[in-house]
Amino acid sequence: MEYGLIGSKLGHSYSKIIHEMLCGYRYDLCPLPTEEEARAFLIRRQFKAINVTIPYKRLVMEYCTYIDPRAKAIGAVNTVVNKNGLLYGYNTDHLGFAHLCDAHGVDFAGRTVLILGTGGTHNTTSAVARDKGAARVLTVSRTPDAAKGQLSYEEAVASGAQIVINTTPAGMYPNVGVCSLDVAKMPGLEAVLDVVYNPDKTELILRAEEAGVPVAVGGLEMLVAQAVYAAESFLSRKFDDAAGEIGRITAALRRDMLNVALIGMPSSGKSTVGRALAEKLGKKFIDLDEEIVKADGRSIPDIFAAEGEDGFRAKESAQTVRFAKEGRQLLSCGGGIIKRGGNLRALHQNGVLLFLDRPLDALTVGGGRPLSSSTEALKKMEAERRPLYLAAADAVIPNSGTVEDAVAAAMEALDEIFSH
Ligand SMILES: Nc1ncnc2c1ncn2[C@@H]1O[C@H](COP(=O)(O)OP(=O)(O)O)[C@@H](O)[C@H]1O
Ligand SMILES: O=C(O)C1=C[C@@H](OP(=O)(O)O)[C@@H](O)[C@H](O)C1
Ligand SMILES: [Mg+2]
Repeated sequence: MEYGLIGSKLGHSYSKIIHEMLCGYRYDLCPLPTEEEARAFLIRRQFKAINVTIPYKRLVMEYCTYIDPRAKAIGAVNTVVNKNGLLYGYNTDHLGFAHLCDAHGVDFAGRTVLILGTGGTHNTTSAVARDKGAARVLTVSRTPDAAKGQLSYEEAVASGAQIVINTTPAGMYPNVGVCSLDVAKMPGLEAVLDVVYNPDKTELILRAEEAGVPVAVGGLEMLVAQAVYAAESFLSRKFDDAAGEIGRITAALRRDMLNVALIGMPSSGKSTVGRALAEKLGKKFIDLDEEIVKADGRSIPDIFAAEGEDGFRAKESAQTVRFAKEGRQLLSCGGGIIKRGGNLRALHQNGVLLFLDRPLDALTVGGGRPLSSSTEALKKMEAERRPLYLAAADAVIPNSGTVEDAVAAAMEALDEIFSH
């Protein structure tokens, strides 16, 4: 191995994609489940340079001849460069986190900062907060140690903090929707940062957005930034525009990993355009109406007949929650998905929404759609729903020409959405 990553479990790591997009060298994921294997790997040192992740960021320090002072102070090394058989250790996680804060204009000066969690990333983020002038850095734990001044999640709410940093795995895929901090009760918040990047927006970030916190961002940019700074150490050279590289790769990664959901009136072409768009994007096509039918065993008209619209909506929500937390999918939604706010929240956590806008007179009456019973019904429905589609969508895609035209318009809109 020349370049790569070691850690105990690496199944979901994006590092290979990021490094190979960035530099073109080959980057291998090398899972080392046991400490003995990690030690043997470090003794053999048959690599040019590596990144290190959980649980070996401290262990590798024993094998380094030189450790960068910041890495030493934090007590963790995530980047190791082999120079003529001697290992040099650095910490680019703190550079990555500092980049995330700077890129979003987070001002730490004189602020009270809450760090959720006591694990490895706690020290990294608290070092950055202190460097940037935080007045107080408080630690929040589910099992607070009062002797160390740690706070419970209840106490944290009343701490008067302006900045919250989550370093715990709470809310991380597949256990999405989890969050112990009631940010809605913290009116002075200026920024909420989460080091978790899958899903794109954790429950904490969604809640912060809903509470109107001005800066609410997940950890993807931090992950990319630490990789870019690690690559600089790997190759002993600086990028001309590191921030530009970070922005470029973060955007490309989000385009690749996130879902695209199509919303719009019944028979506006969500399933038809969705299938073609999925192919173009290289995403897995999922038709939520089909999934409802598959899971239930009855047709949509039969579900409506037996359980009414409410019964159908409950099934629709269950399938939405199920698929929306996954990634790399094109989700073709049923027309009524916007009737429940929870559906939109689920879709936004890991994807973008496009409103497919087909002229009212081109919509189909009937066609196995119980609510599209007449032209009048469609007209009334459109008047009610149009504002909801517009409010939920990241972009509006006209579908008034051919299916290919709509696909091209959607590709253009996605280029724009993922350009920054
Ligand atoms: N741009 C278009 N040109 C011609 N027919 C279209 C176009 N978009 C959709 N359709 C047709 O409209 C009908 C409804 O489309 P569908 O994809 O099932 O809509 P939805 O999933 O939104 O309910 C289908 O017969 C489809 O072929
Ligand atoms: O608009 C609606 O309320 C509905 C739209 C349908 O999906 P399409 O939009 O794919 O037709 C289907 O979910 C159900 O008949 C209800
Ligand atoms: Mg459909």
